[in-house]
Amino acid sequence: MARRPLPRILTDRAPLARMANSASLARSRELARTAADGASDVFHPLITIGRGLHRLATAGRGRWAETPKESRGPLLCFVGACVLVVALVPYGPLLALIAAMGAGAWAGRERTTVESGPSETETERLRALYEALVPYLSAEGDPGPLYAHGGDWQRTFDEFAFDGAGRLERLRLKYPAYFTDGEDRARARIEQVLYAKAGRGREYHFAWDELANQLTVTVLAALPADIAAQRFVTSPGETVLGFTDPDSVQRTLPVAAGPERRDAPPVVWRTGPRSAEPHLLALGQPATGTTTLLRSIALQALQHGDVLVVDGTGTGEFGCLVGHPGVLGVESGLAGTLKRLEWASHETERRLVVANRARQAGRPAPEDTRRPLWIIVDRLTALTHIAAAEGRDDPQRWLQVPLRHGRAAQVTVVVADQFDSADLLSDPVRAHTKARVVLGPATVDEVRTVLGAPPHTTPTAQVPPGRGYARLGTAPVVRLQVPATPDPFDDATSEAHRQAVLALLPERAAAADTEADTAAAAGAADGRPAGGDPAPTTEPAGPAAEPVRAPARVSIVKGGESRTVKSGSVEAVRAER
Ligand SMILES: Nc1ncnc2c1ncn2[C@@H]1O[C@H](COP(=O)(O)OP(=O)(O)OP(=O)(O)O)[C@@H](O)[C@H]1O
Repeated sequence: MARRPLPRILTDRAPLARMANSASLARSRELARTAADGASDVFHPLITIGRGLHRLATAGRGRWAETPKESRGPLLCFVGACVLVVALVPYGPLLALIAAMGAGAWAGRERTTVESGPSETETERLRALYEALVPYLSAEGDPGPLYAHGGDWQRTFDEFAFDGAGRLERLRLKYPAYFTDGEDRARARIEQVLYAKAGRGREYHFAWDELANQLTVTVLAALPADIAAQRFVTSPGETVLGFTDPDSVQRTLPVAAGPERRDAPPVVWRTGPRSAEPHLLALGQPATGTTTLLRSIALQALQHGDVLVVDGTGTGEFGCLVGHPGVLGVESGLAGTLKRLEWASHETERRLVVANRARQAGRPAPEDTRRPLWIIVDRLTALTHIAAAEGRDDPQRWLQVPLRHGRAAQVTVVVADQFDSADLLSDPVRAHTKARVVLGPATVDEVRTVLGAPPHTTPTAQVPPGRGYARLGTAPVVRLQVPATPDPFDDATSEAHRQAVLALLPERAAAADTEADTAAAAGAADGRPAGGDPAPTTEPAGPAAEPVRAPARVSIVKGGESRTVKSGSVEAVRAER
């Protein structure tokens, strides 16, 4: 039998849709919603009281069920007596009703459930961390081990915090008193485990409290890299190497960071006769910012002193200094470097002799022996290699006197090199450079070797240029970000940075400027260095110390020699403390 079709009103959706969309239906819905809202506002207290009374009743039923049978009779008697008293006292029933309403309202109030304690995933992470530490923080024969497989992590982790993504941000843990927390290697093992389990790629700070047997691990934010070269507010004899964490130093400096001004914690290196670490060695991988650090130091040094630069790479990265007052030379050829460093060595001796004579005569040391002299050498080992190949003097030989006696003579030596060439650094360089900097990616062992102590943070594999660690003498190792001080003649330098660096250079005298330009042009034309004749900057000190004179006009000599450097090891500069 053929099916009969349904009535059209049931198959066609259009009439229903029309009804649904009709204005009157919408109005009545709106009306109903408003009425419901109004009713819920009006009845809300009653609903709360009702909910509360219901909860109280449920709780009372539960109590009654828990009450032993033999106690129920006395309890009923007691309740009956209470009801009788309430009924007999004036206004008793009314007061009882008010009390019941109040109790209902209190019990029925909406409570926001507060999440406390770690979530399941976080608990799992903490447990995994605890288990990973067991082999390192337990010992056989410990009758009450803090760390044991399947043990209670809550006994040892007494403070922890996670970020929004569920990653550990802070953890304080207890460790047994027998753990050798005074040994760097034992600490490093624990730090490595925590680093791996808490999430690689972030930098952690480890604070060991040996008295309380506690270790606090905190995730560190990256140091800001927005501070560029500028005139820092420091005293003569102070040089800002860079900026660090606020709790690593006790001082801040006002700085401009882009358009903003703020106070930043600096790493200040003190030089001069009272300095315990009068010379500096900076090491790093290629392109990690050691040249930039030297440029930053040179610009600060020029404020109060004279600067002699040796650029062993010969890439002209100190070209912006050429011809400016206070710049005694920017040298990159072997012959020129030997001459300039020999002069610096004799100048150090002369200053000592003159100052000594003045002291013996009861006079203050002459002004020219008190003006700071900076010898800034970048990759001198490249020239050492060439010198060895040519059978000539190692230029580092001439650093010996400034390094040994420079402190008393206001002569400061700053050396930068690469890890690969560290074994070519001479013994005096290694022995007398007590201020140390490591830039770029470096393992904990490399940092420990160069600085003489490991960092209290986990070095990360990816770091921006100019980021690293510094240690002044025996002070703690601190994180460091060198202010951006790029070569203003480099096309890749931004206009803001170029202007910032150029603004720090001492004003050139107009005549000297023209002269230097002419000399440079002449040098470029006939292919010879535009150094010119050296002119005296200091008084000779008699037969004991005949100074080699420093040039008034300076030049960059780009050596054409091949500069293959024997690969070496960072062990060569092990810090002896
Ligand atoms: N503190 C810094 N802030 C911003 N950029 C930096 C910083 N230090 C270095 N750079 C940039 O990193 C690059 C390499 O810097 P630099 O030449 O100083 O490194 P280097 O270690 O001397 O390398 P190399 O010896 O191989 O030339 C440059 O482009 C420089 O501008």
